[in-house]
Amino acid sequence: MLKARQLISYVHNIVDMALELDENTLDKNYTNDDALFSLRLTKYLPTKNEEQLAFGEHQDFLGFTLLQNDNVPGLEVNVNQTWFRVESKPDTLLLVGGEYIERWTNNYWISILHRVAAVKQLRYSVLFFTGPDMNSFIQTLPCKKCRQQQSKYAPITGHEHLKQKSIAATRN
Ligand SMILES: O=C(O)CCC(=O)C(=O)O
Ligand SMILES: [Fe+2]
Repeated sequence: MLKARQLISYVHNIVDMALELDENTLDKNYTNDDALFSLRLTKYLPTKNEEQLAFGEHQDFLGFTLLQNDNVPGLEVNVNQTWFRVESKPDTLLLVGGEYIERWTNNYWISILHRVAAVKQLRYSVLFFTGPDMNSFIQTLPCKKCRQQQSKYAPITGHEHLKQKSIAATRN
């Protein structure tokens, strides 16, 4: 868990560089005890038929997720309304941006829609979900690329965002 947390800090440093932000801009949102880190091991049983999804389409809703798939394929990503299979490679970590990445970058980077398609055999994945201090405001970062357009999102705390998501989920 500690190693995964260190790795995600490293990712945040790379993000700062990629977005030409001051050092430690992103990671300082994760230093508080209210930051969210959760490690999950998922076991997928073989699905009954080809049409049945092992895990429905969704966007991750926090910051970055580190994802390790075993050798059994299944993960698919949606690009321009088409589903593409992600090759599963051993000893490889995938980085998935959650909804906060869209909010922070004002959609300069997107949170990809993904799902797990039918699986013919047992499949395992390890996921490390991360989110900032849930009391802090998620708002457009001061990066040039993110500020090219007017902010599409009003500042919102992590808690409020989660609350709105669960209200929306119960309405669906
Ligand atoms: O197990 C996988 O490969 C992906 C699962 C996933 O996207 C999730 O749990 O959010
Ligand atoms: Fe996911």
